[in-house]
Amino acid sequence: MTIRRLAIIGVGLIGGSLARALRAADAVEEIVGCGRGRDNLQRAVELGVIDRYTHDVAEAVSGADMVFLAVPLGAMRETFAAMQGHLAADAVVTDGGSSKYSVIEDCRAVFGEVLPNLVAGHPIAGTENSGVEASFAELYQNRRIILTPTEATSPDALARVQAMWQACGAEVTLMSVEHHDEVLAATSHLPHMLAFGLVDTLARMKENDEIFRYAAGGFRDFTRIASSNPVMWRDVCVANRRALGKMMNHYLGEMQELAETIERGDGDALLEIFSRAKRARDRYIDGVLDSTE
Ligand SMILES: NC(=O)c1ccc[n+]([C@@H]2O[C@H](COP(=O)([O-])OP(=O)(O)OC[C@H]3O[C@@H](n4cnc5c(N)ncnc54)[C@H](O)[C@@H]3O)[C@@H](O)[C@H]2O)c1
Ligand SMILES: O=C(O)C(=O)CC1(C(=O)O)C=CC(O)C=C1
Repeated sequence: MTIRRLAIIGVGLIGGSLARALRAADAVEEIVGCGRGRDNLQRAVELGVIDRYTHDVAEAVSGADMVFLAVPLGAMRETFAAMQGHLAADAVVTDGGSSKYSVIEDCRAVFGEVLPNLVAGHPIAGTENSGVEASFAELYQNRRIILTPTEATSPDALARVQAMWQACGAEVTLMSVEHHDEVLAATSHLPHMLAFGLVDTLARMKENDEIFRYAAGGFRDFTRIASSNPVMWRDVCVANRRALGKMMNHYLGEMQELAETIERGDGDALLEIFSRAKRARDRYIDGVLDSTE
């Protein structure tokens, strides 16, 4: 699989890492970057991540056979609008947005239909860091990529996007848009809300200086993701508000029960909950280790 010209709109952690991975696999001939800030794009050229850049989406996509949208979810619609009328006949458009229903709807709102050559996708890989400096070629190695084709998606477009991710060393899984948004609300979006919420709560407490002074490894591990990009996460929450709101309410109910169990001092019930959780996490970690061997 070789991509002739890849246009990356948004050359940050996700877009930059795709560029680096495809280059390392020798699976792309030319990469054109597109974004708003000059410094980040200039740095992307210096690092060899992209060959050239433009601030104009229409110019970036013209002549490209693969277009990757790696902007925050709130910028997807304007990006679709800017590329309208400028896509090559053989161009496939795909994205890395963390929620999928909004991307499909943004496409429909701009083009009046879900394009057959649109393959919405989501790499289940990332870090709390942003920008091209944070990108690295191995990000997608042995990681899962979820693609959410619709009834309109062309099999050829799907096969090309699948081959692109496989060239990066990733494992591709297909899922419906709705299922994706529900599952990711539970496994990714909810944990980010817990981390942001916890740090914000503690930071706003009067004694916060002292609290942070005595925070140790548990706090650090649990809150790493609260250093993630606020714009990206604002957009994820707005885009996936239905599934995330439902998940958060479910979790709040469980937390309320846990608080009551603690207040009752019911040690047997606590032991049961914690043992069940430990078994589940240990099984999950064993599975992760197996799949990366
Ligand atoms: N960070 C993660 O862990 C992660 C993981 C999987 C998917 N994603 C998704 O990938 C996408 C990109 O996230 P990221 O972590 O690479 O962010 P990032 O901030 O590292 O990169 C985004 C880039 O898009 C540019 N940009 C913003 N608005 C733009 C616009 N209107 N037009 C053109 N460029 C614009 C920014 O300048 C930046 O260079 C998001 O949709 C996010 O939901 C992120
Ligand atoms: O590891 C991290 O820092 C991440 O936040 C990555 C992570 C996640 O696992 O929740 C974040 C958002 C995504 O869309 C996919 C992956």
